[in-house]
Amino acid sequence: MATVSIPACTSTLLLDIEGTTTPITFVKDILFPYIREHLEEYLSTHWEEDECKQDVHLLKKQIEEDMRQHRSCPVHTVDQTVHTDEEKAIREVMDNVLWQMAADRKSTALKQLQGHMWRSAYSSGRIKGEIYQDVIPSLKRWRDQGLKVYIYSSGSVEAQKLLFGYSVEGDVLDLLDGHFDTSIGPKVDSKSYERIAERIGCQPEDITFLTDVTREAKAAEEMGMNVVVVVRPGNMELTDDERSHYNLVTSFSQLEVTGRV
Ligand SMILES: CSCCC(=O)C(=O)COP(=O)(O)O
Ligand SMILES: [Mg+2]
Repeated sequence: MATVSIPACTSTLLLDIEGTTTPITFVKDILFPYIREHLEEYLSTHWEEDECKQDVHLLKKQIEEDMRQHRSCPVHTVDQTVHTDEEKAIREVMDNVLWQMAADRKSTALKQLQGHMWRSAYSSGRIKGEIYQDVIPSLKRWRDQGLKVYIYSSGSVEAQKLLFGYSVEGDVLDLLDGHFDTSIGPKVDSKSYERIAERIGCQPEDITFLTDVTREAKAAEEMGMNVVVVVRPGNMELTDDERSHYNLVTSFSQLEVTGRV
């Protein structure tokens, strides 16, 4: 198994979740169906609560932004099955959430609501966060070598903490130094990586970013980060150019930190 060297100047590893620490199938076959199945019940039960009101407010702001940008949005015809204004408003929010999910949008508004909805699924033990077997031993090894480990995912910080706090390996949050989500900026925008380095208090060059998505790798690389593309079962196929341009690993155990014990 080929090893990939992480430069000696790396002080921090920044990890994507879906397709990197965690199988895409966990997100697509467990987390997302949970939202689809429980959305109506969740909105009806929590509609009057502050947290839910804030989530709906953020979704409405996203809809306004989408309309300003002329992005297509669900069109509402008169729905004969709903009777009250609240039912109608819930149906509109549902349509928008389901539409965003069908398009695999990564909007902060969608991700925030999803994070809140998964809370009870994780805390009741109905869902456990899946993590590839090589991840936890590698996190321990890197931390022993004095490296810091952060997460940067489109999933909200709250959703990230649930996944690692209620994981198949138990609560492993202690192995992480911090979390970033799209509130710092989209993962395909290189500015986001500059902001992350600033927040951590280092230079982008001191960070090695691991992701399965080459558009994210490109954005991080443009800002000066070292990047490694993670190839896991079910991840998007890479082109020949991408395969030759990026350092690739199929397991975190292939990463070797040079100049550290
Ligand atoms: C953090 S759990 C939810 C996963 C999710 O919703 C998602 O969009 C994952 O995206 P990533 O940036 O981790 O590939
Ligand atoms: Mg990913």
